[in-house]
This record gives sequence, C-alpha cells and structure tokens, in this order.
Amino acid sequence: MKNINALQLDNVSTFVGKTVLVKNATFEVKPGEIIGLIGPNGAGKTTIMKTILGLMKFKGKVVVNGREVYENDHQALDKAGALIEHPAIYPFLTGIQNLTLYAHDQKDMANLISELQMSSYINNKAKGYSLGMKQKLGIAIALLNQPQIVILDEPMNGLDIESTIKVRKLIKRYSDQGTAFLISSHILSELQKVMTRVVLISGGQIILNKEVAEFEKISHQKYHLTTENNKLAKKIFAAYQITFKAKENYLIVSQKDIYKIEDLLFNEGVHLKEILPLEANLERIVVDVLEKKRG
Ligand SMILES: Nc1ncnc2c1ncn2[C@@H]1O[C@H](COP(=O)(O)OP(=O)(O)OP(=O)(O)O)[C@@H](O)[C@H]1O
Repeated sequence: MKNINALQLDNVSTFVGKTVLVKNATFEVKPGEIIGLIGPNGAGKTTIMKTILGLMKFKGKVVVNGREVYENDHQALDKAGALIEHPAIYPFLTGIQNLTLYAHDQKDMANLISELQMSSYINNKAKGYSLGMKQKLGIAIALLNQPQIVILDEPMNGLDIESTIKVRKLIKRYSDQGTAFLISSHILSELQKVMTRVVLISGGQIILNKEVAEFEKISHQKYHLTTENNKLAKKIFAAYQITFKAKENYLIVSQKDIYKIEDLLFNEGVHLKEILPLEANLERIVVDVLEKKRG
C-alpha cells in the first residue's frame, strides 16, 4: 500500500452547466505529504476539494488510495476525512453525539477531544458553539478513524492562535504516521509552517506545484535591509550598480545580491542593522509566477 498515491488527479475539469470552474488539474499527493492548496478568493480551491469528494460534475480521473471516485460512487472515500465549507454538524446534538455518529473507536474519539481541548463544551448542544468551536469539531470529525487522506478547506478559519498551533501539531503528527493532507488557504503564511508541498491555483488553473524548500527560493526573492547609514548605502549600491528600492527607513534588495551587499557594506564600514526576507506575499508570488509563465 505504501507506494500507492493517497490522491491522484489526472486532467480534472469541473463544470457547473457549461461553465468550467477548474481546468485540467493534474497533481498527486503521496502518503504523509501535506499539500497546501493556495490561491486567492474564487480561485477554485473549494471546487477542487468538492470534486475529489465526488460532489461536483467533472471530467478526467480522481483516484483516492488506488480507487477511482465517481460522482455517484464514493466507495473510494472510505478512508478519507473532510472538512468542506461549513462543517457537517447537527446543531441539536451535543459535540460528542455528533462525533459518535462517525466514530468507529471510542479511544480515538476521546484522544481527539482531549488534543483539541474540547472537553469543557463537548457535552453541550452544538447550536451554542462559537465559530472556532464548530471548526474544531469539524476538524475532529475529519480526523476520526485514522484516515489515509484528509481534505481540509480553510481549517484555521475562526481559530485563535492556541487552537491554530494545536491543529498544526495534530496535522503534523498524523502525517508522520502516513496520513496525507490537502489543505486550502488564501493566506500563504498560515500553512507555511506545516505544508511539505505548495500547489498554487489561480482562475481555476494550477499554476505551480513545488516542494516547499524549492518554493521558498522563489518566495523570498526580496530582502528588507536597514543599515546605520542608509544614505551612504544607497550611494554605494548606485556606484556598484546594485538594484534597490529606497523606502523611508529601509531599502529593498534582491536575494541574488545579498552576499555582494554584505561584502561591500563591510568594506565601506557601513554597519548592517537588519536584513530580513520580505514576507512571502501570495499576490506578488502569483503575479511573478504568471509573468514568468508568459515569458
Ligand atoms: N455552484 C456554482 N455555480 C457557479 N459558479 C460557482 C459555483 N461554485 C463556485 N463557483 C465559482 O467558481 C469559482 C471558484 O470558486 P471556489 O469556491 O472553488 O473558490 P475558492 O478558491 O474556494 O475561493 P474562497 O477562497 O473564496 O473560498 C468562483 O468564481 C465561484 O464563483
């Protein structure tokens, strides 16, 4: 079983009537991989997830754990867990009753309640839950029964920092045991700490699919630089034809020039106060990738 992909999409296109929402999506998820499906609002993230779960009309092939998914045959999804849009929670049942509807194993369920710190409200009716509480219950349902693949649509929505960290840890632990994850977000930095691969989607098309280490090379192209004498630094950069953008109290430079800059400033006696990669900005990366594609 180890060599079988947890998920495989071959040339998948999704339709509503004649409108194409996802075009020719092809990618795979191996056991233990955590894929960040990243893209702006309306890019098609939820649509891809619904397609994988056999909830949309599609062309092409979706294979989960070696078995094909069809719009009207979901058997391949036996060992799949999912949280899509609004968690499927019955408001007039308590949290624990909701979990019990799906749980095969009491111990597994108790562990999830404890790890997600839901004990204090798990016996209350779900209709009184906050957004974050519902979200955690939805995540717990998706993680029940040791799934081989878990699909989470914007799982961090409504979670406070402590819960976000807990969920990240849980995802990491499950993936260490071989569970594969496909997790969507429109905030790149939210998944940066946990994902192993990035799939960028824009306008219904997959525009990039890279290991995180490779992706970070693209996303950290620019650096934020502060020196003790920015005025002099600017003069030095101009003299040595180093491209930079001057802001009020700092300069922006390219990653490729970093070593040269450090040497030059050292030789000229200008002390560096700070040098930081600019935060990866999803919009900028998407624009960069699209521009490179167009040549
Ligand atoms: N049932 C539908 N009928 C027609 N268009 C739809 C339908 N569902 C989604 N769309 C359209 O498909 C596109 C992709 O929507 P989708 O919900 O997959 O995006 P998303 O990447 O999940 O966005 P968000 O980050 O806002 O959740 C959008 O333009 C949306 O308006």
